[in-house]
Amino acid sequence: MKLPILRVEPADIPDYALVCGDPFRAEKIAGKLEDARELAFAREYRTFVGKYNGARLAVVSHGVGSPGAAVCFEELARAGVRTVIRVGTAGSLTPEYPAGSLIVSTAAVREEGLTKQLVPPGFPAVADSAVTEALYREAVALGGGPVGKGITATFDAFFTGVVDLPHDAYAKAGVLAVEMEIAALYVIASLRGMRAGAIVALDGDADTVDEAYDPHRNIVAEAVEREIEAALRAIASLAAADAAAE
Ligand SMILES: O=P(O)(O)O[C@H]1O[C@H](CO)[C@@H](O)[C@H]1O
Ligand SMILES: O=c1cc[nH]c(=O)[nH]1
Repeated sequence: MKLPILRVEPADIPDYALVCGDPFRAEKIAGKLEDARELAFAREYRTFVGKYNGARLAVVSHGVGSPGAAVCFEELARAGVRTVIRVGTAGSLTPEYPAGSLIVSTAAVREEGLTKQLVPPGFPAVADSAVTEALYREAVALGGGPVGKGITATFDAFFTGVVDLPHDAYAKAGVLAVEMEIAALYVIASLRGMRAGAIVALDGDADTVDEAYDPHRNIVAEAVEREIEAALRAIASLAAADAAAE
């Protein structure tokens, strides 16, 4: 039976998956695969399968925000995905990593509401170390711009209301970037026995989104190209290591 929300047959989903917010980014990633096939486009969830350097993988869009993305992550776990990488965009919290930089997320601050309904407050949202190392190694090897590795924060609010978002406090604590889904991915991966990691392309200063958000600049598009390449190479190297260990 098809997964109720992604609308794909679980048997068609490989063990490895790349996920991203934007359905058009999913199509762009699928364009780099051999034998790429679109399985479904239901709501914001667009699913492709194909091969990259010998590894079979799914590419799935999860939309904007943790609750909707969580549906995607849960259904991928149910379909048997065991390694999942988010390829996203994020706002920078530090001048050390300006727009165009890549950040590999080692852990995520749970500033969203979704995971509060899944696990107690002290439960950590952490990446898998093998996935993180593979992503960082491949991103550094590609070159073309700064690559950082560290903690990111996941928020629900993108544009601000009348309450200040606590970006300054997290920046002082060393958090590198903010986005909207990684904490959900890491918590659900821990609960469902998946290895998860994430790489994000920085699209500007997180504090300027209300006036100056423009994720369509060339410098961002180039960083997104680099992170896609790094994530595909990371999946291929993890799959090769898994096959060698069998
Ligand atoms: O580029 P994606 O993967 O969508 O990620 C970021 O961009 C969206 C906000 O514009 C949020 O989903 C945020 O997490
Ligand atoms: O959540 C996000 C995503 C991209 N850029 C931001 O500033 N915030």
